[in-house]
Amino acid sequence: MFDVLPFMTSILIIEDEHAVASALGAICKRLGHDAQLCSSGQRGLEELARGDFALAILDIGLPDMSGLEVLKQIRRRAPAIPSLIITAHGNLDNAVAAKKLGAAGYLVKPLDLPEVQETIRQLASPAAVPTPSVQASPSLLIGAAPAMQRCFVEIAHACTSDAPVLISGPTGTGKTLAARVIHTNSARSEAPFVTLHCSALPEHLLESELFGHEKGSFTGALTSREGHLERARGGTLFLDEIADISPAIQAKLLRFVEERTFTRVGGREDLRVDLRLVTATNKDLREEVRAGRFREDLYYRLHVLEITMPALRERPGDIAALATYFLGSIGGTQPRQLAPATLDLLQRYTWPGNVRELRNALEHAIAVSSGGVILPHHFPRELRETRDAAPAPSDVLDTALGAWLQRQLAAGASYREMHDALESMALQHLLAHFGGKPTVLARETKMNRVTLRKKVLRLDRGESAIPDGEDEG
Ligand SMILES: Nc1ncnc2c1ncn2[C@@H]1O[C@H](COP(=O)(O)OP(=O)(O)OP(=O)(O)O)[C@@H](O)[C@H]1O
Repeated sequence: MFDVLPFMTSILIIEDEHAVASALGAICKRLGHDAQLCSSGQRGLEELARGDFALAILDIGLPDMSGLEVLKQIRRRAPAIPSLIITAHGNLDNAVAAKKLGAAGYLVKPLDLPEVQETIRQLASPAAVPTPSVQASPSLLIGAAPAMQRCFVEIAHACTSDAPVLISGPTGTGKTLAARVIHTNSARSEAPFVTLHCSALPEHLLESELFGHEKGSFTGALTSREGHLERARGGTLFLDEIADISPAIQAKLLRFVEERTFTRVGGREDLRVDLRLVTATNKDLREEVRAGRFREDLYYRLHVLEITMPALRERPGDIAALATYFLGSIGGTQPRQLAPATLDLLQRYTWPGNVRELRNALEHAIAVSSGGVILPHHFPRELRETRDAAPAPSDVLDTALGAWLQRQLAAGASYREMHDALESMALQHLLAHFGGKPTVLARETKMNRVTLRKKVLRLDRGESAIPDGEDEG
């Protein structure tokens, strides 16, 4: 184990991508720190044993071992050193595992340099305290789109906290699943996870389901029944459709959130319960507060942590992975796959019922198909013929590009500037696609490595991809 020296200014950077490592090094220097660059996990751990560092920055995709394994070692050997994880694979498992292993920060490539600089500045200050480590466990929330990666980071925060969480998002986007993931990865995972759908019951029933009830019978005996609050004792109570609870129940719930006490319906005694509250809504709860339908004080108590699940149409890139996952999990033993035309159909549809609708549609397709390949006609007619169908991706790109060019022209941009800006955007997408690895990108797209390296360096510095007058080699 190492002690933290009071004036450590060295930062350990474990990253095999030279361009990313040197951009990080430049940021560290700008902030007044020395940077020690290592291109493998093993080298990084050796360097850790030699020096005193204010911060360790590490990539998950290292050539010799997973950055998560390196993080584990750093936390064991030098727990006082905060670690900042950088990854091109921003999935939920990585985010939760990093957080649970005690990472102090987690950033997804392509990196937003001002955000990187601010994060390093905060973590490398002597006040930064690494979070404690607990065991990670896997989850089944599928998604790799940027909108989902943001959720994964929010979910990871919620797993390591005990504060109330409000999960919002349209129906079928995985709010209940996210609540379950938070519970199973939290310190309360051994205690019950209890769910109550607040919109499914009339007010008087909801009140007694939530708070329990006590009744005197005609013989004078008292019958009592525990509500969901008591059944969730020690664990997590998940209240779905929270926007739909009446003002009277809102008042009672507020008292419980503030004082941890409540009375059963018909009861007189104050009861106390320790639990964590996770709530969900597919309405805009802030709007409900503005409209006077939801108490503002309760709203602030419930959304200490907030997670927003994106609609499926905002992440069409995740449809193939979700469909493959559902075909595997609901398709029985027969291996099944989507025909290219089917994937095209699924990606063009707008999915008002989100992931739930996708899952149901695949269930239908599996039931009516006989072979191993799922074809477009295996889906319900409404889905194939709907006016909801989105335009083809190429049409969307064409329209967006036309509008973008109009704005550039209005701003007086030169052809070169427009070309460079477009190339920067394309490179950022391609880099993300190839795991943030320029070498792989160069190989797969048959691009000169030196030219690409120059372009990526410029990207990292926030400049346009190609300098004036310089052409591809
Ligand atoms: N990212 C995901 N990966 C895998 N399965 C998912 C994902 N999101 C949702 N699902 C599945 O889709 C279905 C609907 O999800 P869930 O019930 O969590 O949605 P919800 O947002 O709570 O819906 P509602 O608002 O109607 O209560 C479930 O079968 C769930 O397992």
